[in-house]
Amino acid sequence: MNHSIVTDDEVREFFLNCSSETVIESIADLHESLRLYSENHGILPNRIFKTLGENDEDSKISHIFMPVVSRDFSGIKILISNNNKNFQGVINLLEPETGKLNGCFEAKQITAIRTALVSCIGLYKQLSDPHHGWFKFEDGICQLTCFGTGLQAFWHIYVCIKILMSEAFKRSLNAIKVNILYHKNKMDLACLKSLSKSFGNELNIDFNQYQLGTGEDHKSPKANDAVSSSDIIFGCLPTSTPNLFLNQLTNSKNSNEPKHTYISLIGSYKPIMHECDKDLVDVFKSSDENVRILVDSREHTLLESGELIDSEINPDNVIEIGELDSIKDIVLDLHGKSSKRSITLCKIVGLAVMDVAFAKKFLNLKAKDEACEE
Ligand SMILES: NC(=O)C1=CN([C@@H]2O[C@H](COP(=O)(O)OP(=O)(O)OC[C@H]3O[C@@H](n4cnc5c(N)ncnc54)[C@H](OP(=O)(O)O)[C@@H]3O)[C@@H](O)[C@H]2O)C=CC1
Repeated sequence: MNHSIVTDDEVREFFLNCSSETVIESIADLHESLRLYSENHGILPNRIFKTLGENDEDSKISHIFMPVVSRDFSGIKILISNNNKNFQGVINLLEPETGKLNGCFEAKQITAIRTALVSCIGLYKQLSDPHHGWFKFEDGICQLTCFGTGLQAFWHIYVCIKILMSEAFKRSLNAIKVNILYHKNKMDLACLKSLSKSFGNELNIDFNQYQLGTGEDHKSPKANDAVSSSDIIFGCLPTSTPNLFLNQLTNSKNSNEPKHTYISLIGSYKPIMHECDKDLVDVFKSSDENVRILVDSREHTLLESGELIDSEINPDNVIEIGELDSIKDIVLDLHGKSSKRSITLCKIVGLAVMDVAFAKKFLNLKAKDEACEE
């Protein structure tokens, strides 16, 4: 048997059974890899795109090669997509000085889990900031809203619950209310419900699913209320028209108390795609205090994210996760907009450095786990 090949099932199984501490350790590790990237963008050489051929069918099939070269980790992610759907591929992790293969990973689960972890770097920093209680959980209830029901949505909800249930935070909460906003199909909640059962009576985790509106403004009353009352919002939809609107956050109907909302959008990845409206991005651009949008890569988000492109966001309006130092740089006060809310907006388009670094981390965690079992 070849132990260098790591399947999606192995990765999924490991993270479904890991502790909150492992999740937090992985978040710290990914933050470190993004610091290395921000210090030296050169560790990500240019990607190569090539279609399978010239004829109609083959021209829809793209091969994408994404290399990473650094002293800390080297490798390549290779994805093949058909008509921009069904992205599938592998991540090869190599010893940087010798080229020895450390591991060859199926890419689907690694990609989904690393995105959820990176999405939560800013969130974790805000939750654990000792000087400012950024979040004001009304009645001890954390309202978490996720747009989407796919693999990304699942791991975002899972990782966030794991963070909130860690020793550091669970005492400040009475309950977590998870609102899942679905397009056509509801999420299968079996796995998330069994996770919540594993916490016993420690904390009540309540799941609700509301369908997204289909009208012109994409709002349904229940989905709208869920968004307005959210402390944390994840966007995991591949949509061209937005589903999240600034006025859902400035309207004070659902929140009489001051509130902070952390938003991370990861679903859209092309200039024509949008998860939030232009107003939500524009408030950052017009901020007097130079509050910035948190991104994984300045270069890539400004080329790929429809929301940032439409608002003509410039490099000074964003800060890379790898550059993040003071939380204040990413907290925008909406008080002037007849609202008692502050918001943080994070936009992630995904970088191969996350995949390769996380693949390396997975092998370390797995080896530690196996050593403990012996
Ligand atoms: N930023 C990053 O690093 C990464 C981003 N992604 C992106 O995240 C997004 C979600 O990925 P993943 O969860 O794996 O995908 P899935 O295919 O598993 O899920 C897609 C989700 O989007 C919904 N959806 C699809 N089309 C529409 C539409 N037109 N309007 C509203 N909702 C829609 C689906 O709902 P339904 O089934 O009801 O139609 C489903 O909930 C994708 O865009 C993907 O490219 C993925 C990996 C990394």
